[in-house]
Amino acid sequence: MKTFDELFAELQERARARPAGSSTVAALDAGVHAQGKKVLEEAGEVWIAAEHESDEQLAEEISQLLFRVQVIMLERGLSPQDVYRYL
Ligand SMILES: N=c1c2ncn([C@@H]3O[C@H](COP(=O)(O)OP(=O)(O)OP(=O)(O)O)[C@@H](O)[C@H]3O)c2ncn1[C@@H]1O[C@H](COP(=O)(O)O)[C@@H](O)[C@H]1O
Repeated sequence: MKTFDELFAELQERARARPAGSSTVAALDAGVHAQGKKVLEEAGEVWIAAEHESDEQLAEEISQLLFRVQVIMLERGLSPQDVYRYL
């Protein structure tokens, strides 16, 4: 279990250390354009899950969307605080 902030700190560390086999490193290397498409894909899967799938499946899709959003944040150098100021 981890919070949004804890996941972000973990992804920052992956970006710094670049361990082999990291999904974060692969996503960062794919670039903003590719991650933008993943955000749209995961958002669509959240929508479908919200209408047709179980709570557990919906929660998993939302977690994947949050991961992709965090990768975009990392690519652009945004911190969670940059986002929270608009909440
Ligand atoms: N929460 C996630 C997470 N959500 C989604 N994904 C990635 O997204 C993939 C699932 O997306 P898709 O359904 O689109 O599957 P896919 O099309 O097969 O994926 P791709 O081929 O496009 O990568 C997974 O296989 C992961 O690569 C994630 N990868 C990592 N995390 C967490 O991020 C942290 C760092 O992970 P690593 O960088 O892998 O160490 C850890 O806490 C992980 O649990």
